[in-house]
Amino acid sequence: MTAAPAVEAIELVKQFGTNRAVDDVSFVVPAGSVLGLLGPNGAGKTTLVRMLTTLSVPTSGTGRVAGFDIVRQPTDVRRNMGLTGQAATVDEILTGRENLALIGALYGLSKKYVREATERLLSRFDLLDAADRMAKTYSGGMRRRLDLAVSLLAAPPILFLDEPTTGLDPHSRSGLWQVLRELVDEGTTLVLTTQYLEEADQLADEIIVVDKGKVIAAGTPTQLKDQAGQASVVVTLTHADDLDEAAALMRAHSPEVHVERGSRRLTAQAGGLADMTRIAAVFEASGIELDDLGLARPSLDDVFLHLTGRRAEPTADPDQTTEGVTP
Ligand SMILES: Nc1ncnc2c1ncn2[C@@H]1O[C@H](COP(=O)(O)OP(=O)(O)OP(=O)(O)O)[C@@H](O)[C@H]1O
Repeated sequence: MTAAPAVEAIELVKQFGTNRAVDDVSFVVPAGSVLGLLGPNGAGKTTLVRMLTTLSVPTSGTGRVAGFDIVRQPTDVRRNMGLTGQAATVDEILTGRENLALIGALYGLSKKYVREATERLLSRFDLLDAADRMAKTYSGGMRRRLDLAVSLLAAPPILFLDEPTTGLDPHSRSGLWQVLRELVDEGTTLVLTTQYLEEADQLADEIIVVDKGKVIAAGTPTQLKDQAGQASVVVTLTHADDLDEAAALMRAHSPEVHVERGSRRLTAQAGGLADMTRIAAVFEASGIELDDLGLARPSLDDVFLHLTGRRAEPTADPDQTTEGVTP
């Protein structure tokens, strides 16, 4: 991507007493792209976002947002960005519509613009029906959506999202992902912190893995997964009787073939899609019936384990990493 940077972190450090919460972090986010900051609790993600959004002054280093220096030009930075934090900042005793009107007034936006934008945002976030109810009657997902609508009122070109879907049910989470994808399609730059590997995988063009204040890896989701180990071809047979013949066929293409008799599954190391296609052709010619054939890449959870020696989250679903094709 060649677009000018929307966000830059330049050797950012934040020290709390003896705790170096952010330790020399640098990165560049091209305009119109999505950066995922991935890391466990306490890794320093929120502190990084607080510095970049001018809520906290760096101990050393600096950054730029929309070309403005976060230390020397905080007002210009704020004009060009929106922030949705971990705790929803909506006013509980105001209705959804009133929350938007209040923020519009605080930003000094014209009444006409706020009226139009309010209807558009309430509709986009599926809040029109609840627009005239007090926010305290909203569910967690609705509050997050209202919070996001409020952050978007001034149409900032750059949006920081600190764990935007933490605590949401899977349905609300995927709804929010959809909205975020639409924003990116319209040109918004997103910097998103998350503990959810799938979220980073789904949304981010580039991921930075942070642990104990330091960047321990960076790359596209695919590059990170490639670092964690090789892909494998996974074949599930229709008939258990064919297992031995199928294993012999696969061994001609891959030295190490793992056989799971109970699930009629064979796994072989593979360099990538070309190996999978070759093995698919061999089975096609053999007449052995298959239930499934696919390429399994290491998951981001495997990446995390590989890098840090521990799992990022306890509930990662390994099935989500199989890119299957059913012959
Ligand atoms: N205001 C503060 N004063 C002292 N220490 C702080 C402060 N804010 C954060 N820390 C410490 O800095 C470290 C990084 O915290 P931070 O909240 O940035 O992590 P995080 O990756 O965002 O985690 P989480 O997902 O829990 O928000 C932690 O050790 C935390 O205790």
